[in-house]
Amino acid sequence: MIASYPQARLRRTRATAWSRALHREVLITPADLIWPLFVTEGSGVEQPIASLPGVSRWSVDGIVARAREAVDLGIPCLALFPNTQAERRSDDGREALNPDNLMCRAIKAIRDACGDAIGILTDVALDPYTSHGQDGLVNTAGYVENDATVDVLVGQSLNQAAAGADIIAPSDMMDGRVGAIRDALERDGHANVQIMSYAAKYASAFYGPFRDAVGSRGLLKGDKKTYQMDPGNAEEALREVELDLAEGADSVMVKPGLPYLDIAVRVKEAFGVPVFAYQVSGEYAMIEAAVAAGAGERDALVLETLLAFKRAGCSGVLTYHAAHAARLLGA
Ligand SMILES: NCC(=O)CCC(=O)O
Ligand SMILES: [Mg+2]
Repeated sequence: MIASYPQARLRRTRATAWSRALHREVLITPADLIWPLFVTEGSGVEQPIASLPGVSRWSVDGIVARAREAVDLGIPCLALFPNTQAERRSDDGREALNPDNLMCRAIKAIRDACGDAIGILTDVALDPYTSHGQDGLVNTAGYVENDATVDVLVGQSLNQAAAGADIIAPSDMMDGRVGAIRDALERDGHANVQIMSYAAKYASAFYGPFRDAVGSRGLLKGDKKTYQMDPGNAEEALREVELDLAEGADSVMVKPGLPYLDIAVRVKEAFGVPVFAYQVSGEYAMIEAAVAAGAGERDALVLETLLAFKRAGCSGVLTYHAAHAARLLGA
């Protein structure tokens, strides 16, 4: 028998703060956060990103300072993205393979400064390196070629792993890249380098500020709909996840975050593997715009959205609010 009113009063356990704390089903902690950071050339450089208020690109020394800050805040992992100089961008994105590129220098500098106190996740896709802003190699018809792109992504992954990356995170949505990268990592002596695949990445309108941050917004011709997923599809996301797991992904990501929370829930329920969500740049910008308009209070909005990811079953969240949230949670 399930009691009903008046025996059952669900408001009873909500009546006091201690009781609400006692009955809370999930928690968000700094250990649930991955902090995405944008790297730029130079030294002592901080470049604020207008469409991402409160977020800057940092030169490598500044990235190291952010890494130390993250360690102090209890944030376990950083995600790095390069703002590649225009003259180093090309049709084939070959700068991604340069062992001395901005990413590799940032990885090594963080490792030198912080040792194993923090994880370094590196994004694998060619959009920060191509002159056309697409994630892969474009043929004469303008189509992003799958298998030729995978070959380059394997080289990019090995380059990042050699520099010291802990988690390779392919965000390109080419078919078969997880298996190809896993094989190459095993052969190259990187058995313990993880793969977090952007398994269900949607062709979303929420990525605009990120493209400003890595400098690809003005370059991108067309869209990414031939490789990123259609926002109407959920069953297909489960197939994407199934394939990436079969190919050796250690964890999977759903991206964007809040608009695709149903996908995170379904992936978690179907596979029971570590699922991460990326609260993307447009989501961050929406919160900041709401705060600027007086429509909401930043701290409460940030913590509520992050808690929602945990409630949905996510192991963690990539969020540009990571440091701010960790400060709130540590207080
Ligand atoms: N591969 C990483 C992203 O595309 C991030 C998108 C965003 O933050 O909008
Ligand atoms: Mg896939």
